[in-house]
Amino acid sequence: QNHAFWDTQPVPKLDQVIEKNGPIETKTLDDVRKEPLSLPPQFEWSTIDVNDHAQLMDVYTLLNENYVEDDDNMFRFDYSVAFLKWALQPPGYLKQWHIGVRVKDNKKMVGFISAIPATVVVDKTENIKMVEINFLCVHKKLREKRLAPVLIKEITRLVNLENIWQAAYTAGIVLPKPVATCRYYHRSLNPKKLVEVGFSQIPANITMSLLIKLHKVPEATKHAFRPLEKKDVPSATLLVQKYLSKYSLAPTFDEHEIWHWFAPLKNVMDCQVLTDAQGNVTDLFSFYTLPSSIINHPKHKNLKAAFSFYNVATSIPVAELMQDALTVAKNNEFDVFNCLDIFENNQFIKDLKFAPGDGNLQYYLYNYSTPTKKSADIGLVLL
Ligand SMILES: COc1cccc(CC(=N)NC(=O)c2cccnc2OC2CCNCC2)c1
Repeated sequence: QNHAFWDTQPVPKLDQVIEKNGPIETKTLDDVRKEPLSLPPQFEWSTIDVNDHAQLMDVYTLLNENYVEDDDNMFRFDYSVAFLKWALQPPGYLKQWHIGVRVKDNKKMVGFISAIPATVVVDKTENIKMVEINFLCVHKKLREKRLAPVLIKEITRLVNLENIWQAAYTAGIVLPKPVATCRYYHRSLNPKKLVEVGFSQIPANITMSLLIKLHKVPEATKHAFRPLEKKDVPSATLLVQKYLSKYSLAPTFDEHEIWHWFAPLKNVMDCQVLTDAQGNVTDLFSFYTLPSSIINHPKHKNLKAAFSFYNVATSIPVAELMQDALTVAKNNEFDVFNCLDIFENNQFIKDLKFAPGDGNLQYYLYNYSTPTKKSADIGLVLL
């Protein structure tokens, strides 16, 4: 198809075969525009201060009403206010990378895009200081007005001004050019509700009571998991770093980043660990809370979904690690547990009764060529 915007960007063409790794274009700070991109006259740029509750609420509401829906438009992501603050303020964040677009007359927020700093390793060799782009959203009433390309160009300009030239992002659609195409899977924890809201169907010739029985999870974890604590950070950092270094696309986390991303935070982040006799973390599971609004359902308003984050098993099998994660999620009233076929997740997806979702999540790098990866080579999770 014609990718009018993407064909002007430093990304590989869809039909390009890539042999080696490297930036697609190299520019210096002198090449970067000093003034903001132009918007249509009725709109204005508005840097969002996420410490200002009113501005954070504007972002929450824009996304709650206009962000990503499933393929059948039955569900829409409903990132919470606490989640957005957590996701947008990791160590080293810059507030000028939280970009809003408002209507000049009434200040209504109609667009948003964000970048956060990250160090990502490609093919276990290149450590790249880059950004993760997320929460690109244009109000439903302003689609097809070419606003998204302006938001992307403006965030690129503000990232380049900090001498950063690469980015990572995901999308449910195919753009030039996926680094990896990942499948998503769901493990039903509350099958009755998932059937009632149309997320799942009852398979032919089985009853609801049998479906519930089939999806029962143990009431208690098999292993002595406990929430991550600050004292665990040094050993957890070593464990996660060692694990991620095996993957062809993966972040590095220093201790500050480990504490930000993995510290338990109610309704945002769950992370539990096993430790050895010396108190070192040997196993860790983590998942984030991302509910979805159920669009126009008479009885249920929200789907409480857990999304697998980073998981490391060294003293127990990964299937036992994730079985205990499912138990913790079920005990915290989650309706469903989602994961991608990245990491070694294919080792537990079938055994733990995950079902395939109806779409793909495409991973992308901006201004960086690298040969296409298998999803099992991916060790990066975006929120
Ligand atoms: C059930 O409610 C939904 C509401 C909106 C979209 C989807 C389908 C979907 N697009 N799912 C994912 O993108 C997905 C499925 C499994 C794991 N992570 C995922 O996306 C994450 C990572 C990328 N940013 C969104 C959250 C489902």
